[in-house]
Amino acid sequence: MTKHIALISEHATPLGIFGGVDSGGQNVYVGQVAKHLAAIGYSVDVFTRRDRPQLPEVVEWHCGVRIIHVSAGKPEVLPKEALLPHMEEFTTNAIAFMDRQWRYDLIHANFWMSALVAAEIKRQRGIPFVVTFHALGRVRRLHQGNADRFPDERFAIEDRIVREADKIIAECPQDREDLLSLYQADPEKIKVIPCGFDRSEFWQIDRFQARLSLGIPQQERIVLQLGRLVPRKGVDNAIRGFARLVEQHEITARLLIVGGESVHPDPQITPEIGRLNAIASTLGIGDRVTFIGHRGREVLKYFYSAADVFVTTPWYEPFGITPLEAMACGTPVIGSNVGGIKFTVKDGETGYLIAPNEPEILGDRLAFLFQNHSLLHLLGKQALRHVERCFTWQKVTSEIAALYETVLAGSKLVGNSMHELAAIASSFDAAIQAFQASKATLSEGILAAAKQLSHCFAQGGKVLICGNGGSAAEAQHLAAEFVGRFRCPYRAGLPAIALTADSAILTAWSNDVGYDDIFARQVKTFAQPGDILLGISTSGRSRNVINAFQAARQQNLSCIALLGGNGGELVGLADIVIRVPANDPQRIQEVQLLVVHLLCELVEEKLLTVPQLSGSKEPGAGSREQLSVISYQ
Ligand SMILES: O=C(CO)[C@@H](O)[C@H](O)[C@H](O)[C@H](O)COP(=O)(O)O
Ligand SMILES: [Zn+2]
Repeated sequence: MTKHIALISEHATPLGIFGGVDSGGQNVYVGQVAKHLAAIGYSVDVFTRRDRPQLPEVVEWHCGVRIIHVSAGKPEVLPKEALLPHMEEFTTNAIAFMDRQWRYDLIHANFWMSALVAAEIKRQRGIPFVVTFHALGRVRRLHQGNADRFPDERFAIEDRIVREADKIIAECPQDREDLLSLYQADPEKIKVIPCGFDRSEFWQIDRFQARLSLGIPQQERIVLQLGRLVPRKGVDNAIRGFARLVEQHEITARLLIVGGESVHPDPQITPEIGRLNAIASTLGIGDRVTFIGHRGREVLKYFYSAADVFVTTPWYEPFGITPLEAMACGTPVIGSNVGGIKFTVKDGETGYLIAPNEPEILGDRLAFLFQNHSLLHLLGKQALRHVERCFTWQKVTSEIAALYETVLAGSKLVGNSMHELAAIASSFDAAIQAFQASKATLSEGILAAAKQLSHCFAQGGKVLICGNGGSAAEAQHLAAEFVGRFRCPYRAGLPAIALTADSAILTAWSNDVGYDDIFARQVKTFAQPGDILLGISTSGRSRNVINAFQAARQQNLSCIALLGGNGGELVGLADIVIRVPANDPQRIQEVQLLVVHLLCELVEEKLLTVPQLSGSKEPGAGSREQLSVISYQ
C-alpha cells in the first residue's frame, strides 16, 4: 500500500527561486527529497505557505509529488522571521486539507516553524513526525547575535520539538553535537543524514564548453562564490582572501559572485551586493570581482564547471549544499571549517578547510592551488568521486526512507496498542458502570431467586435452565455449579438440568420440528410439580425461551428470568425477574455471570446450614463433616 508522506516546509517551497534571501538549500532539500521519495514509491505532498494570491491550492509538481499551498496570513511574500504568528492558521488549514485527503502516514517537517505545525498535528491527529531543522535557533543566535531577528520563542519551541519529534535528522555531525549540547536531545532519536546533489542537475561539463557558454575567457583563473547573498555567508571573507591572491601573490584571477534577488546584480534589490562591492573597491580589486546576479539552477552547473576553485567562507553553515554541487561538477572547494562543510569537504583531498575569518589563509591556499595545476586537477577529480560515493540524493533519500520506516514500524505498534488499550479501558469502564447500576437494583431479585431455588431444592424439586449462545453456556455453568459444588467443599449435588446440553435432543427437535420449541419440549418432558424453570436471555426476546416459559406456566412451574435491557416479552412471563440495567449484551452477560455465582453462593448458604455426617470418599473426609441438603430455611 502506498504510504503518504506530508513534507511541511512553511517558507521554502520547491517552486521557490533559488538564490533569493529566503530561498536556498531548504528549497532544494525539500524538492529533492520529495522527488526521490516519489521515485521509490511514496506519495508525497509538500505543504508550504501560500505567498501569492494566484497560487492554486494544489499543484501537481512531479509524478507522485504535489505542492499544497496553505493559507496563513496574507498571500504575499513575508520574511521568515515574521511567519510565527501565522503558524496557528497554517496548522488549522493544513489539518483541514489533510482531513479531506487520505490518512498521512508520517510528517517530515523542515525548519522549526514547520515542526511546530507537525507537533500540533501529531497531538491532534496522532501522525508521527520526523524533523530536519536545517538551522538551529541557539546556534544562529550564537553566531548572529542581534542580527538574528527570529523571536525568542523559537528556543522553547525548538525544545518542545526536540522532545516530541519521533526522529531528528541531523545534517552533519556538528548538527548532532549542537542538538545534544544545546537542546539535550535524546541521542537515540538523532540520525545523521546529509543533503545530497542531483546527478541529473549537476555533472561535470567540459570546462572549455562551460566557459564558452558563459562567455568566460578560457585563460582566466576563475574563483567562484555562489549562493544566497546574506552577511552570514561571509562573502566578504572570500573577497578579502581573493584580494590577497591578487595583491600579495600577484596572481591574476577573477572572482565570480553568483546570487542575489535579481538577474541583474542590483544593490538596490540586494543590499549585500552594495556592501560587498564597496569592500572589493576598497581593497583595490573592484575590477577583478564580477557580480553575476541571480541565475536559475539549470545553469549553475556551467558556473561550477567553468570555475577553477569554488570558495565558500560562511561564519557558520548548518549544512551547505553548494560545496556538494561544486564537487559534483569536479571543482575543488575551499570552505570554512564549520558545520556541514567540514563534513563534506575532505581537507587536502577534495579541497581545503580553513578558519572562516582568516582570508589570508584563503588567499594563500588559492595561490598554492593556482601554482600547482596538477594538484588542483587531482583535488577536482577526487571531489567528484567523493560526492558520487556519499552524497547523491538517491542515497540520501533511501536513508531518509529507512528512517521513516523505523518510525512507521514503531508508531504502528504504539498506535495499535494505544488503540487497543483505549478499547480495553472503555470496556472496563462500561462493565464497572453496569456492575454499579446492577448493585443498586438487583439485590432484591437475586435474593428472591435464591430463596425460590433453595426452597425448590429443599422440597426435592429440580431446576431446568435454558438460554441461547452465551446464555446457553451460563445455563450449563449454573447447572454445573449446582450439580457439582460451589463454595461448600462437601455436599450432595443439587438437581439442575441445562436444557441446552443434550445435542441429540436439540438437533433432532430443531431438525424435525423446529427450533422454537427445543426447550418447551424438554420442559414438558422433565418438569414435575415444584420444579423451577430458569431462563437466561440478554434481550428477553428469544422465542425458544419464551415458549419454554409458557410451557412451564401451563405446568404451574415457578419461572425465574435472568434478563437485560428492557427484558422483552419474558418480563411478563416470569415470577421473578432479575434484569441487568444495561443494553450491551456483553455487559449484560458479564453481570449475569456474577448473578449466576451469587445464586449458587446464596443457595448453598441457605441450604447447607445443618451438618450431617455421612461416609465420604473425599480426601481427608474421615475427619470432616460432609454437608448435605437437609432443610430449607
Ligand atoms: O454470547 C453472546 C453475546 O455475547 C451470544 O452468543 C449471544 O448469547 C447469542 O447471540 C444469543 O443468541 C442471544 O440471545 P438472547 O440473549 O437475546 O436471548
Ligand atoms: Zn458472549
